[in-house]
Amino acid sequence: MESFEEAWGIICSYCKTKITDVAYNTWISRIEPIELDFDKNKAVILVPNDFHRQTITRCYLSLLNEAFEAVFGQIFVIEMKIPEEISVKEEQQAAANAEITDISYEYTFDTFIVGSSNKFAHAACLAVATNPANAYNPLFLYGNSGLGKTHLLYAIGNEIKKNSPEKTICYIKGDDFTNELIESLRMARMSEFRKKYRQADILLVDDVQFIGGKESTQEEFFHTFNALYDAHKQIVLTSDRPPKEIKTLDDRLRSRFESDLIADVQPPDVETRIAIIKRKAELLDLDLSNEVCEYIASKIKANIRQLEGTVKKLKAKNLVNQEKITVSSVQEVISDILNNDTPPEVTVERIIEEVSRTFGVTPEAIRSENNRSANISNARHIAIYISRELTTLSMANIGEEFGGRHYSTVIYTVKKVKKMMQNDRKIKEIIDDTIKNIRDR
Ligand SMILES: Nc1ncnc2c1ncn2[C@@H]1O[C@H](COP(=O)(O)OP(=O)(O)OP(=O)(O)O)[C@@H](O)[C@H]1O
Repeated sequence: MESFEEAWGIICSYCKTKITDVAYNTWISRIEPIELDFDKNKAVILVPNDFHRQTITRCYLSLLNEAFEAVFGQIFVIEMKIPEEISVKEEQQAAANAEITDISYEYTFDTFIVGSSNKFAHAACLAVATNPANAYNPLFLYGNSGLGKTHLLYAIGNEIKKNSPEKTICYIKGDDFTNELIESLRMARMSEFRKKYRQADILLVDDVQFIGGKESTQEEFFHTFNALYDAHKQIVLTSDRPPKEIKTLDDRLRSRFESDLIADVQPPDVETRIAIIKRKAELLDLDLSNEVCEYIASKIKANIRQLEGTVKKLKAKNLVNQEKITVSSVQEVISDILNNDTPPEVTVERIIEEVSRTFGVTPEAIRSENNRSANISNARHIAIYISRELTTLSMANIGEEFGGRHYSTVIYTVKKVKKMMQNDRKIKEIIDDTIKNIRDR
């Protein structure tokens, strides 16, 4: 087992086999792993609040103890923390999450299986890791969810860290960059923010599509990018689509992202899928027959995260019942994985959150009854339109969400936005991009 996060997936799967789905979803699935100390036999986990902690202590602690013992073969003292108890130091550390940490150490080139679908991206990443700022700069990786972009990004970071420990490596997700920027502006801490990113030797940005549409974020990112690039520092970016398809991206950023190598990762072919399943099983010390591996590979084709999830679930099942894994026992696990992967329903809250980011206005203003300044009304109209597109709410329900507006106003607004989209290509692109961001998270 390589990390607490990875093991946590198995602990959860183990618990899931022992309690009802409702109990699991309410109490166990909301726990996050924080720290595992083998020397002190101590595990620290994060629970959402004190009531949750009391319930776990009363009803589920013995189950967690049992799961830890099954997974690690030893007993741990489980300490539960709630968000308020995470020390300022830990919080600051999390906020300064730019510096790559051990959490991701399993994402290396050694653990990455290369096949025809990813060999170009893999070779480009290896070249960058071996020769930072001299091979491809920037390197832009794109591909669908769960195909290994983050793995490759971390692999670059880990490889450079191994060869040149003195180098400062910054890893950040596109939306965290935005959040941190907003917080720094609010707290008047912009010079610290700038210093943190501009002192990096290697900047790794995951899901960079999320900075699109946000003016001040793009402005800041543009300067960070230039400062690092001019200082001959390596920049690697990942996204779910190529730069030309991130419609809300400023042209000047797009042209920078496109200025050197763009590499894509595609879904793996069947040989690569089988190799990945075997490797993941080996890492978990799980014996899988060729027949089982081939069966899994024939059912899960488009997402490596799902392949990995299947192997982890099989491991958990195997820990519980100790039986040989057969094709028929795999069927149930696979249908669980595929069913669980249907995306959660989009909420109006989520829509407003994304629209407010794109248009730089607050969610409260979008929901408000009275605020009619042009920018805010525009954002509100678009949020109403997207709510009609992405949710099953009636026009009247949507009206209620937006300051108690009458359903006829909602009908009128939806029509108006549709017309705007027909007449203005840029607006259409911004709205399509915002919808994509909402769906993808
Ligand atoms: N070629 C590979 N070899 C081994 N493991 C892989 C490979 N590709 C992906 N994985 C594993 O699949 C999981 C999902 O990969 P990763 O998180 O890198 O996907 P992603 O493309 O960044 O997805 P998202 O866009 O949703 O963040 C990870 O646990 C990763 O280790």
